[in-house]
Amino acid sequence: MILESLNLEKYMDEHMELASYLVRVMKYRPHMKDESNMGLLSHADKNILTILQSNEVEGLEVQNKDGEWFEVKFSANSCVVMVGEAFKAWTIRRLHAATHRVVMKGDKDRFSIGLFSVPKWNSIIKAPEEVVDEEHPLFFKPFDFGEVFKFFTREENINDKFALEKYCGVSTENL
Ligand SMILES: O=C(O)CCC(=O)C(=O)O
Ligand SMILES: [Fe+2]
Repeated sequence: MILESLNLEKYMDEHMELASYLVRVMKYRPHMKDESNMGLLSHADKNILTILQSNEVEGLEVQNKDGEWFEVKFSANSCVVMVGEAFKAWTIRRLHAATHRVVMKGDKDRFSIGLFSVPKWNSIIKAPEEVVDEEHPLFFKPFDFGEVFKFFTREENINDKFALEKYCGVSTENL
């Protein structure tokens, strides 16, 4: 659906070939007195796409471009879809990898399940020529996802919002 909306459906097979999948179930317990209520620190996913669902306990928050946080309302018959940094790079930032976090507020456990599509370890992420135009000039040099992942997990980069830009950004303008 996303590729269709970008007129890039011809890359579907390439995309399927590139992606591997990971399912993760997460449990967040209520925070104790004198303990931070941060269930998951703010981050943007590094993968292609993440599809999330949770039990009735809210907690996921997404940050907008002005830095404000919004609570995400899950409903039983819908999922939340997050764009990851690899997809952001592949679309030259036509898609935004939103910063998000989990904040625990009540006294109930929160459970969530995520399906993560992740580029295979040594796959090369390179924006297709169709996404390059005047408004979206080449912003990231092609990169090896495995190498970038190692770079992301270095201590000095782990909390750096612009780690990908630092690793393979053509320019640091308009971050
Ligand atoms: O539990 C959630 O709702 C979010 C999980 C998440 O952001 C992640 O695993 O990257
Ligand atoms: Fe996430």
